[in-house]
Amino acid sequence: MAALTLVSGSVGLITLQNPPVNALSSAVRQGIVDTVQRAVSDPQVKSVVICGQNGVFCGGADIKEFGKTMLGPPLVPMIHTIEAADKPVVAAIEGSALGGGLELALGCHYRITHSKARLGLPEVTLGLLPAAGGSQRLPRLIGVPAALDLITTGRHVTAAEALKLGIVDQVTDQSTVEAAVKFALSVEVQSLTSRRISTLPCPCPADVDALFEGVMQRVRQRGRGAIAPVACVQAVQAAATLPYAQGMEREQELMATLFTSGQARALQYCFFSQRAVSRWSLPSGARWDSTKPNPVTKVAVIGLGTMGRGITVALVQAGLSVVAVETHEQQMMAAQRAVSGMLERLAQRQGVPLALDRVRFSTELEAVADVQIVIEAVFEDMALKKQLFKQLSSLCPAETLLFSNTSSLDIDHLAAQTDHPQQVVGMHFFAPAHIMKLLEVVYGPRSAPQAVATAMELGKRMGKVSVAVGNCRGFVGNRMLMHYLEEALFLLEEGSSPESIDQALKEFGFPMGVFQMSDLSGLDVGWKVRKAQGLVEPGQMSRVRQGRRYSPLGDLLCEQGRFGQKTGQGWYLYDPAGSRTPRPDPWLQRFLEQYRARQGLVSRRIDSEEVLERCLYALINEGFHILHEGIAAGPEDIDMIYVFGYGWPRHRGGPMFYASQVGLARVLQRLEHYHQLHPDVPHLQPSSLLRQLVSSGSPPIQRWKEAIRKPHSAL
Ligand SMILES: CC/C=C/CC(=O)SCCNC(=O)CCNC(=O)[C@H](O)C(C)(C)COP(=O)(O)OP(=O)(O)OC[C@H]1O[C@@H](n2cnc3c(N)ncnc32)[C@H](O)[C@@H]1OP(=O)(O)O
Repeated sequence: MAALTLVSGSVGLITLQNPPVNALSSAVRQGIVDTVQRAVSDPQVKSVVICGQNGVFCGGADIKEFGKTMLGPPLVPMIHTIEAADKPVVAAIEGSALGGGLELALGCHYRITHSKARLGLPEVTLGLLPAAGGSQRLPRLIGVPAALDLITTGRHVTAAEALKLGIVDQVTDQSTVEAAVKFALSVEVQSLTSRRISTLPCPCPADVDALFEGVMQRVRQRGRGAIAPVACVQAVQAAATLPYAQGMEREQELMATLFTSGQARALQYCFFSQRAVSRWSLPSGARWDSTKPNPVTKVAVIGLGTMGRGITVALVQAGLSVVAVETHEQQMMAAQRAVSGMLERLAQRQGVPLALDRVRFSTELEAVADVQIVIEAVFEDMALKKQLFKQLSSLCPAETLLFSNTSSLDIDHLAAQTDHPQQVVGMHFFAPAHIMKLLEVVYGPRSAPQAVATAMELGKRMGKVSVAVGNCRGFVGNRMLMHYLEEALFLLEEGSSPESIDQALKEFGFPMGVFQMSDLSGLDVGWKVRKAQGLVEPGQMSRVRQGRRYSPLGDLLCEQGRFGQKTGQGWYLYDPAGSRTPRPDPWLQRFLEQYRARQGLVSRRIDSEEVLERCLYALINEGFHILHEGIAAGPEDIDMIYVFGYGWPRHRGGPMFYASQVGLARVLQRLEHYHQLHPDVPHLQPSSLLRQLVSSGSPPIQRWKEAIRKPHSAL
């Protein structure tokens, strides 16, 4: 769908019409081909302007059409026709010109952009490359280094940066279409020879080979096994070294491999899942589209440890006024210095004014009396939190929402301390809270829909991916993680090492392995939780606790004061204490050998396949339990929690998507196999939902919801 109208006597104005982002669906491509042909052959038309409806130029190819039979004209010849036109074609860019949208604009002879527009080639984030000539035209227009940066990262640039780079010819604050029409009138008689980007030579720096080598090394390292960034570098290399026509052939060849890859499917699934999780619903039937969030301007944060400081920064960055409370004067002063420093650095990096005046620090709990939301971030101790919620309930007006940043404690118990339990919701941030994108919004049976809606909206304002989940021990992320950690410990007992387990997980695509991650978080954190659960028996080596297999290895390390990075020793050595580089520890190797000998365990060689299967399938199996219980509304919710909060490689789509790619029957069969070998490990016993899905023919992930109960809270 595209409409052609004649404006200013001689300008053919083509408007793309496919809300909300004018994606290049088959109908839009057909519309463009038809209208361009009509404009070119109309003697009254002397120049053409292409714009998008509703303030958006074009969000690129229609991702919803990927994987379906291709209908309508393909993008490459369509863009060639525009570039080859003998009348000037001007792109009028408002809102976004992304992916195929920017490639379309690069096929035009001129580009006029609104100052608020964003441009980019984000195909790599969908497991693809800009294969409508983008990888060949952009380097010719702006040079190889800048094109490599944009194409391999997929980052969006502002209009100002696009102008500086030479992507656009003019930026306007006024009506973009009017500016483009005026511009088109001014160039109607000018030669187009130098305006067809595909005919230009590709400007290369002298050390271009070294540049490609360096970039390739970086994208391989950063990509953790992702294939699209590598193909992007190869495509730009073709632009730099081959004539345009041959470069295009290479672009198509590389795209053919990417387009049908599992990684592209995973990344596109992530694109839609990230948007789907914002459409939450509660067991009561309340939904995102029928519940209005409360207006929020002022929020209090109580407890200014690492989490509280990060939350304060995230709130200030979202433009909110914050009352930051820490009851001890000295700790409050330290927090004030730390928060100010973080805000200063962020303001400097982002080139925005410092917003220190939006935070008020206080040692008085009473300072929270006039805020709309209180976020509690005190030490993870149930008694302390209960007491605080009781105090807040009497201090704050009835309409104040009380959110807890607990990572594992029961939200319902906290709600029960207050006179208005419907106002209580969990808001589980991930450290560092001002950087990590994930927010688990935990609702209990009594949480009001409006409280949930307000927490979800607040998360959105802070730029988070917020996922609403029911209340249970560890919520979704940590509940699944527990079994992943346990399996890693069991593998150590059976003969593996922290290094080989971490290596297997890093090769899978995690930024760090399980032991490195535990050292970073602090081994004492889990120790404290296990103590509270009555699992820790100091000095004891028994490997069965509360009727199931248990590994005391973590406890034994903690008893020696080995808490991870902060103490210089954990599963690895860190020299000096606090350094981030793990080194294998000969002491640990001896300790493990002695431990196995005392336990009568015969060490065996464990390959990376077993490491991955046991750690990942244990985690995935818990994911099926969570779905079955309705704690998470769908597999997308779990997957987004893992991608945005736990470093699960995005190109593998999240644990549940990964299970669907491996094949549910295979996951079931391996879990059965391991459970037979380890009958004392209940988390290896396949979930009934997994069995049910396999027996109903392993439907695609989009249809799992049909087999799942409505979401609810388990506690
Ligand atoms: C033949 C292969 C060729 C490939 C080349 C390509 O062009 S690949 C596609 C490259 N384009 C992109 O990656 C852009 C993706 N879109 C965005 O980044 C953003 O949507 C936006 C354009 C910046 C707009 O952001 P905003 O926050 O305003 O809105 P939403 O993200 O919530 O999107 C609104 C709805 O539109 C859907 N949508 C967005 N882009 C596309 C698209 N390219 N194709 C299909 N659908 C798209 C999005 O899913 C939202 O839909 P809902 O149903 O409301 O969730």
